[in-house]
Amino acid sequence: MSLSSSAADSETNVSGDISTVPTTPDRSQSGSPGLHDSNDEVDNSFEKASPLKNGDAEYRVPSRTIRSICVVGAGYVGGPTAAIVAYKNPHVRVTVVDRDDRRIRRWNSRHLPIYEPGLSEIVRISRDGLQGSCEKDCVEAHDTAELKARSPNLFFSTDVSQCIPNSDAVFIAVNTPTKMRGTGKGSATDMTSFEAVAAEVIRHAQNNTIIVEKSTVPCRTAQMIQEMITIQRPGEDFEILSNPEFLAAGTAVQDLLHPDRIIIGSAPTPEGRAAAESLAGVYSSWIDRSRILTTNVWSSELAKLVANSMLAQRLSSINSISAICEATGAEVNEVSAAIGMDTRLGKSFLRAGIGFGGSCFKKDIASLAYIAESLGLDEVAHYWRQVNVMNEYQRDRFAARVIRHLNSTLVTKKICILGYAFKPNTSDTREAPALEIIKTLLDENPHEIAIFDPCCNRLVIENEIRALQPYGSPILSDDGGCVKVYSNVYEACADSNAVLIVTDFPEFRNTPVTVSPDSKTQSTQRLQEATPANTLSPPVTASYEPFNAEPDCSADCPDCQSGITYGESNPSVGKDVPKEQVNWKKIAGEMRSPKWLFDGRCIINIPEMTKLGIRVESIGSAGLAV
Ligand SMILES: NC(=O)c1ccc[n+]([C@@H]2O[C@H](COP(=O)([O-])OP(=O)(O)OC[C@H]3O[C@@H](n4cnc5c(N)ncnc54)[C@H](O)[C@@H]3O)[C@@H](O)[C@H]2O)c1
Ligand SMILES: O=c1ccn([C@@H]2O[C@H](COP(=O)(O)OP(=O)(O)O[C@H]3O[C@H](CO)[C@@H](O)[C@H](O)[C@H]3O)[C@@H](O)[C@H]2O)c(=O)[nH]1
Repeated sequence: MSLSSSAADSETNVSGDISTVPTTPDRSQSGSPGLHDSNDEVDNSFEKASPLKNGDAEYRVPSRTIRSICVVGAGYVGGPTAAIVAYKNPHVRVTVVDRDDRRIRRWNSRHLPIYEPGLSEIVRISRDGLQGSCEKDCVEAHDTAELKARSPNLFFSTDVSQCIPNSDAVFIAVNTPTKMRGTGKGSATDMTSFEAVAAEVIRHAQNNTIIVEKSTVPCRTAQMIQEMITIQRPGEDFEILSNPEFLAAGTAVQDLLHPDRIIIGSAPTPEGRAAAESLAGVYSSWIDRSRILTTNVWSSELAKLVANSMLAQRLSSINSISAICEATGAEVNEVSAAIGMDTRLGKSFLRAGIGFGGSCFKKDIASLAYIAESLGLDEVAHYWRQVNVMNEYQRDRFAARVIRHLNSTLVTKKICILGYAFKPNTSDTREAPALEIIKTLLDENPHEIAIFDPCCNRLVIENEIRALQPYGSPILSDDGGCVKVYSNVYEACADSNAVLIVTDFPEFRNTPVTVSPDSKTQSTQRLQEATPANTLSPPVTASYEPFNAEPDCSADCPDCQSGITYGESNPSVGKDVPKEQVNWKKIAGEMRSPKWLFDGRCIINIPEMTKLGIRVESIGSAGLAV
């Protein structure tokens, strides 16, 4: 592989923005690293470095204290990660850079480009600083240290080349979607953005800068970076660390504040270990050292792909069982509860549904399978690909069930979709199953498809619907089409023949959602423990205003345009407890008969709903024979 030419190519390939919405952009051609043909000339200098031998005390290299960090990529990972690192390390200067000027403007404004419960408060503290001490007035004891007067230490900028040379460590947190063209299309990781940023880091960084892979990348990406360094900066020393991120959408702040573990992979050399120790120093300001795991760099890169693949595998497993339940009369929720009590299996990730969405699972499984295939391990690749196959089967099975129960014609019918985001409490709609279900329903030429989501910005949903290519125009009702996005759940459901629950917002349940001390989920406990959202709420509304002034939004801010901030319309956001659950009696009264409810997330109590005259078909339950 010619490293110099691949780096140059990547520079010319990044003109279009493939980052923000699609995870499988159709322009992507740059492939996975490290999986060379056996005849390729490979620079193995990353591995040739002499490993530290037991007892070689003189080989020890002292770790450096990191005082400035540049995070490249102001997305769902880069933004929140930088915000927490800055919040917990007031003396470290953290700058997030991105080529997307609009995104950076939003990070510098009141309405951030992504919604995550608790994030805006954290950003305010780190980005805007606190005036004077608010120790007595506004904080609970455990957060006092962070909330003393502090200067801003979190910055957002588009000046990538200026930020890199002024940083001790550069985190690369750009998107790594699936390649959609060329070799490995539909499976290999598209490294276009990652490679371009790596080249830029190598061009501008000072010698000894620590380069951190934050993006999810194929195993052996560090070697690709090392080869670029060997060619572009021969004789200089850069350490490359793998430090994958495990946050999930909707709980990013809590996941970052209380991670199960931090993995730092490094070269097995004194310098590599010292760099890992430097990075561990940043995390150890709020994470117990026992949770910071250091590994070799390949293990760390691979562990991220494996974690996601195994989580998704569990979902496809329980979803496959839901199909058996529907045919036999077993109840999938009961099966999940029964097997989840086996401590070897555990309770998590056993909720059956219409299948997983989100920007990560599908692409990371595809990447793992591609790696296996490239290594000649076809059976291994086939095994993992089945996880995605089962996921699509589950979603399509649900859509087919809806159509079948509606007499296989939607021409005069109104279908209401409740929930559009791929999971609750997030504005992230990437790879949302809702969109695929809508496409399938559109094929049936329905009278209307109504959409309501308590968290997503209406304009964002409308833009995605409008962009549906195969269906031409018009699609949206504003353009003369049949899809309408509502801001009110009752208007969305009125006159509908069928309501589909696609996202498991607690508001959509028909049984009371309460949180007793005994039934708290771990995440709920965490939320109530320590979020700045909780600790800071009173002072923000009180007469004493501890924050520095908050920057205004720019004229094109979609939240200002729609008049709704992510989460504002959903009072439950960040607390796991809905303040206002949907009134199903009211909805039942306004639906057309026969009234159908298709529960794609197994959150409806069927007997209760039946009392309202609604026929329920739920994933993993037998339902009515048709
Ligand atoms: N979203 C998640 O929940 C999550 C969780 C863990 C890991 N990850 C991984 O983290 C990585 C980032 O994911 P994300 O969801 O934050 O992506 P994203 O699309 O939200 O953000 C990526 C950002 O990188 C910027 N970017 C791309 N090329 C650039 C360049 N050449 N110069 C400067 N900026 C550039 C884009 O403009 C964009 O703002 C991916 O590898 C993903 O797999 C994501
Ligand atoms: O029991 C369950 C749990 C989840 N889901 C669905 O699975 C998808 C993914 O959910 P989740 O994993 O909670 O959210 P993500 O933001 O996709 O987070 C995953 O992907 C991230 C990106 O790599 C990782 O960092 C996280 O650790 C990993 O959980 C969503 O559609 C959920 O509705 C279910 O259907 N049933």
